[in-house]
Amino acid sequence: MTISATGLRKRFGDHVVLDGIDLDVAESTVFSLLGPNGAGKTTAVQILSTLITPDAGEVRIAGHDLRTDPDGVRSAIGVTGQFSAVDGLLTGEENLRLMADLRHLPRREGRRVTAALLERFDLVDAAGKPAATYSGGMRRRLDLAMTLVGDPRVIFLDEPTTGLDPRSRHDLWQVIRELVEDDGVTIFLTTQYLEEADQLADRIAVLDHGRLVAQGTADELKRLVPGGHVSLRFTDVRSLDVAAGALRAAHRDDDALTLQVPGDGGVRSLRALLDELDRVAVEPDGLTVHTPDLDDVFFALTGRPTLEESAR
Ligand SMILES: Nc1ncnc2c1ncn2[C@@H]1O[C@H](COP(=O)(O)OP(=O)(O)OP(=O)(O)O)[C@@H](O)[C@H]1O
Repeated sequence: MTISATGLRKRFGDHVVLDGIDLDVAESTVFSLLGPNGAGKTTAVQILSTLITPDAGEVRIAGHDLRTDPDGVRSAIGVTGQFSAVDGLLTGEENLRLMADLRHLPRREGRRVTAALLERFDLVDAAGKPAATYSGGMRRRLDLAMTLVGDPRVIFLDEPTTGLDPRSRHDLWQVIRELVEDDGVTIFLTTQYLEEADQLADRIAVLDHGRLVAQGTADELKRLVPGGHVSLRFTDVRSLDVAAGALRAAHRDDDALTLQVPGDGGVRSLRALLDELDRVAVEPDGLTVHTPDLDDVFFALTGRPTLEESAR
């Protein structure tokens, strides 16, 4: 395991923020810690990246023990937080050069790395402009590029796409995927966006009130909840009546002329459903399958919708 943490605890005064959590992250994978505002995600990242010390718990990162060898941990990791390290008065190129100097890269090597990163992150045209003039997406890309100057094996991304428009978010997702696929980097990502975890993560852990309430792949988590159903639409009330009589467990909506039938949406159950409708000689006008998504998972696990959901 590239990251392994056991029994991680942290409290601020009376407020228990992490209440004994265990995490394992395999090399060259994306791990996502998912949770609403204030769940303790940033605190976990700050502990794993040596910025604050835990009250209890064992952590090893890239072979280094956090307590006895924090310098070893620091040399293996990169962090881009919610508060960017980008200096708005400097140009993109100057920001990268400054980072190369801080990492004690020889001057020539610093220039080479800077040029390569500007190219890779599509910032060549903007390289000579002050970072304050960059869009949100460009700033995040520059921030991530600055993290890469030190060639880290493990990167912590704390809510990397919060506040970005959908296009910039998708661009950043692509960059993150390439880091894992091409460079073999291990990514520890925190997010409030279920879709982001679903898109990027090999494994997801759901954090709620300082405890992990579930861990697994996106598919494993989705299997934890029922919530799947097939929605059948009809052209007239008579067909709806007949179908509702045949499919007893269905929930009907007379205004929309629809029936919702619980089910996993698999081919076998769909066929059985259509056979049943055939038997009573009604044909639906349309059919949609709803498989549970991570929003359903969060709700099933915590009894509350996510912020994303409740803000809608
Ligand atoms: N230094 C601190 N002193 C006191 N309380 C703190 C401190 N740092 C964090 N907290 C509290 O710990 C809780 C968890 O904060 P944390 O920033 O880890 O959550 P988060 O999941 O990252 O949320 P967000 O999505 O808002 O960043 C919050 O209630 C916060 O107010």
